[in-house]
Amino acid sequence: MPDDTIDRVAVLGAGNMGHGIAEVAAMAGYNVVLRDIEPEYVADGYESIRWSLEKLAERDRLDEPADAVLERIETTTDLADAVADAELVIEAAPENLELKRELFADLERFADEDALLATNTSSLPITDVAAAVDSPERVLGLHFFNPPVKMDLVEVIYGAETSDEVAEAGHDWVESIGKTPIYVRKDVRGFVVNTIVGPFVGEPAWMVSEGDAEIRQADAAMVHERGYPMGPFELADLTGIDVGYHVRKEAGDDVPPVMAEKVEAEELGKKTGTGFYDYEDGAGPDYEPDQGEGFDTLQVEARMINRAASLVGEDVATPEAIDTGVRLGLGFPEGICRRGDRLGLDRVLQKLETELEATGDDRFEPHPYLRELVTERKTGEDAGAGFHEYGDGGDDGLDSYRYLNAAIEDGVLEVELDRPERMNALSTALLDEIDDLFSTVGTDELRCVTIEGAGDRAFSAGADIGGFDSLEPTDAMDVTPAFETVNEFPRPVIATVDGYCLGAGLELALACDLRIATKRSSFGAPEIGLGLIPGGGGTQRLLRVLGETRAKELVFRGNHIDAERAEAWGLVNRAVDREAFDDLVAAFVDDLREGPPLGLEVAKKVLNRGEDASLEAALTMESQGFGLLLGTEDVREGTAAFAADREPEFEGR
Ligand SMILES: C/C=C/C(=O)SCCNC(=O)CCNC(=O)[C@H](O)C(C)(C)COP(=O)(O)OP(=O)(O)OC[C@H]1O[C@@H](n2cnc3c(N)ncnc32)[C@H](O)[C@@H]1OP(=O)(O)O
Repeated sequence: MPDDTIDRVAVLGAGNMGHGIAEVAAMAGYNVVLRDIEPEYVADGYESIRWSLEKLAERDRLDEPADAVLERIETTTDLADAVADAELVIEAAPENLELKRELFADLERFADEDALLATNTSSLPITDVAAAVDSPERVLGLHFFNPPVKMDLVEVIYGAETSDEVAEAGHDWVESIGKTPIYVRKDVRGFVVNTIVGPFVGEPAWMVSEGDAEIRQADAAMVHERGYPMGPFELADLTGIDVGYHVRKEAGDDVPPVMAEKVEAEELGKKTGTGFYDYEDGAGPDYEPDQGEGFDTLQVEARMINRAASLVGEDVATPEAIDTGVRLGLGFPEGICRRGDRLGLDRVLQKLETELEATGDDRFEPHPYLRELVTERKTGEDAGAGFHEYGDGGDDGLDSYRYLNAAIEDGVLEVELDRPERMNALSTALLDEIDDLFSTVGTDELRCVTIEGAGDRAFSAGADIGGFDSLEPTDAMDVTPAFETVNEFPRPVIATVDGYCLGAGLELALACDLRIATKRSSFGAPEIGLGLIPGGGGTQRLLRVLGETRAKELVFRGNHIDAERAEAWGLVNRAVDREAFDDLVAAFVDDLREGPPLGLEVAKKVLNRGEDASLEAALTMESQGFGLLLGTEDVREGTAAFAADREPEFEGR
């Protein structure tokens, strides 16, 4: 939904970032003008947008035809034309301070005096760019990640003079295009995400340079033991070893010799065919899961956690913003502040102090905020507080989950699976949290539950395939309790599905009582493609919901079906357009919220259990339930309301 103060967005620079930003803005409904200095640059950018939109349309990820989005994008080489009517200007020119400053000085002459002026720089100080204009308070950083169409994160960065009003307007606009903004409240080098990724690559590089580790050992340990999506050397090869080298040089930091040697030899990573791995004759990163043994992962994580402490301690970002940033921007398996809290901040501090004493290198100097947390005994999850609060803090402990957002609003427990960077894939940790939430949440004030997926792509794309490596067959043979806990929860549970609902995600939706979907959603049990079968109740619930013929089609073929077929088959209660989705969910929720809690509880139990009982036993269960309810105040209220021709007010007694 367009932000109502912004209609037209000018994007300056039609390269990878510029055309990507133009594309996501147009997809969100904004009128966009894409400007570059040469007609062929603009034409290339526009063609790249067309190509990308067509790909999205093929994958059913556009709400409208690609041409309709393209119609909202104009192109020009004229700066004055580009910015004249824009309420938001986003500069995405090459990373050259002088160039950007000239551009800002020029565009200030042509742009409306109320227009927001943003730079998409990933490495230059916003303050230095803003100094080129007369009103630096309206300049902010909007740092998109590459490629913008795929990456959900945008850092919203304050320059020294940026006003709160401008930063908030930028933040709202980012939300309006369906991305996740995080505030970076001070103009620090690297902002949030690059501040944390520095030691992720740098520390293993020092360890290898000093003979304390091997390249494959570091990558294997960080990926297979600690769950990072890529090893540090693999990441350096992908981004270009020279990039990290120059960032360190510009910051006045020493460069680990192993990196400097690669730059001198012009072996810069994937782009040159050789880096830490061989991409020409070899197959690229070729480390094996068991090669990580003995690598000191704590040394690397302690340094990242120390960086996080500096960001929080110096009021650059909150722990929540940092954690969102590294999860969405780097694909970290959990926030780095959460990870610190789980490791124990006292342990982290001790590791830094030990290394500082042994090496005298100030890269291990603990930040005063880390010391402060430990002194205040806020050492993490076990202590009840660290970067984050745990336990009974606020909202009945509902805010203590890492991968779930849960809140009770007006009698409704609203649950969001929160791993959008992994399509809300159900990791063991997320399933444990679901189980914990549904086993412990108080039901007195609760009338129903909704479960949705975070982001705009998936309810859940299944079990976390990344975790299969470390799963023991014997563990997997135990039925995961989360699905049963949801299925037996004494209040009605609705799965609200917008996007992929696959594998274990489908199994979770099947464990819910009702399923409402948008038409763009798709459903499937793709486990067979991995050589597996559904393992969270899928075979049996599909059999019961769809019957043998359709269940076998889904499980044997592993294909996706669209929401309309899912509705026709009875897999979902309703499939509607996205515009009608929220209202339909609200109508279901209203009915359940106003309904008699005890009646609904008994109905759920009888329907769930009756299915597997003999008809005789099921009918007995039903009449016992009926009899039980007859004695309740809710039934008295229901009949009295009927007689008085008014709406009943059920109390659950
Ligand atoms: C007992 C139960 C067993 C199971 O449930 S087994 C798992 C069953 N599920 C699946 O097999 C689905 C796997 N996912 C997919 O096939 C595709 O994804 C989609 C069709 C859902 C979407 O495809 P596209 O639009 O091309 O997106 P993308 O780049 O593949 O996914 C975006 C990011 O999400 C991660 N991801 C998606 N599904 C899973 C998953 N199930 N487990 C772990 N990660 C997942 C990807 O890897 C990637 O991440 P990055 O951006 O870092 O490359």
